[in-house]
Amino acid sequence: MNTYTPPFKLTNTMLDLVASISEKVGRITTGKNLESKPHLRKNNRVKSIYSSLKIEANSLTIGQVRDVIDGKLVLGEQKEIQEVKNAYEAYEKINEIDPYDIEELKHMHGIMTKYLVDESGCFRHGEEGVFNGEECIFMAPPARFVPHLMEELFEWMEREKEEVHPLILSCVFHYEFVFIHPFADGNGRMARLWHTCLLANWKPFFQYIPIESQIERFQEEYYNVIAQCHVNGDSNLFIEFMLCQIDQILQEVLLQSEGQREGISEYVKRLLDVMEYEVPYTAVTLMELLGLKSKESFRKNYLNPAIELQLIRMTVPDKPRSRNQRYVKR
Ligand SMILES: Nc1ncnc2c1ncn2[C@@H]1O[C@H](COP(=O)(O)OP(=O)(O)OP(=O)(O)O)[C@@H](O)[C@H]1O
Repeated sequence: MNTYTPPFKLTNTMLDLVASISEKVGRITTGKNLESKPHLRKNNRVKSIYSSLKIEANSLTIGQVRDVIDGKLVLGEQKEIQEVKNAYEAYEKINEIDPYDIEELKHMHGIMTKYLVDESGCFRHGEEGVFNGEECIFMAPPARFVPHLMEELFEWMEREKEEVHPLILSCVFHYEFVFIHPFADGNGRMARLWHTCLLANWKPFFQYIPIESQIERFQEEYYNVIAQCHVNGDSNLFIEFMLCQIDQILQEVLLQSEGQREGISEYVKRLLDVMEYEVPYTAVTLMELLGLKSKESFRKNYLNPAIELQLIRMTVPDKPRSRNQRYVKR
């Protein structure tokens, strides 16, 4: 019988973080914070895709990523546009995926790297490393070991999924996966997608939590922690790092969906409802969206209070009345 267990040990830091995350999970689940907010769900999905691709040097802006997803024409490198289309198709399938099935992992890799990678949808046949410019910072295990290593990892998950908390199990998977580096390309994107799939299998709302954005903010640390775990021979540091990021992004989502709404006027709520996150709007567009005629009342009741509460930012903050002024929901 196969009894491979990836090396890791529960620490007090991990347990504290699991408790803190669980408390936030409870608030999000009972408050139905995401269910009733399609804008927020869509925006978070765009953020996940944008960040996961940005980590791998895709240069499209968040606005361009949103446009590709919305089927609009975007001027950009064909490969980068295809990466967005592929990632969107993959993320849209999260709630259909069985994350404990190794064949589904390969299938999703086929979607994530469609038209972009020769060995799409199958494990690599060549050797792989992680490079920082010209310098090889990590050499993955030989290709001939990959199928067996991946089978062991999936068998461990299957065996332990009732015993090891999904928050811990998904972090261990993420680290072991990047260590094995099973694909010729797309390993980072797949590791982050699968982490989300494992969490969404536990609590479906995780498919709309942009953990990838949090990783992107701390990308250097993410890389450093992976490298340090190779030295340590266990994934403890990575588990602590990822739990910390998940805890922080849940806090942000809670603020977006409930905190901000407390103590703000109906005018400001209406304004926020017509705006998408991170999209720049002119005052005229916003007045049209709200069906308003009076610029004065728009500024007094809607715009200025929202800016004061830091719910909206100006693109030209030094010149509030600039002709080029745009307003962006944070
Ligand atoms: N020292 C490391 N050892 C193993 N994996 C690492 C290390 N540092 C980072 N990684 C992981 O590998 C990913 C990058 O791997 P690589 O450069 O091979 O890209 P890839 O296989 O083309 O996949 P993608 O482009 O989606 O990242 C990172 O996003 C991270 O998840």
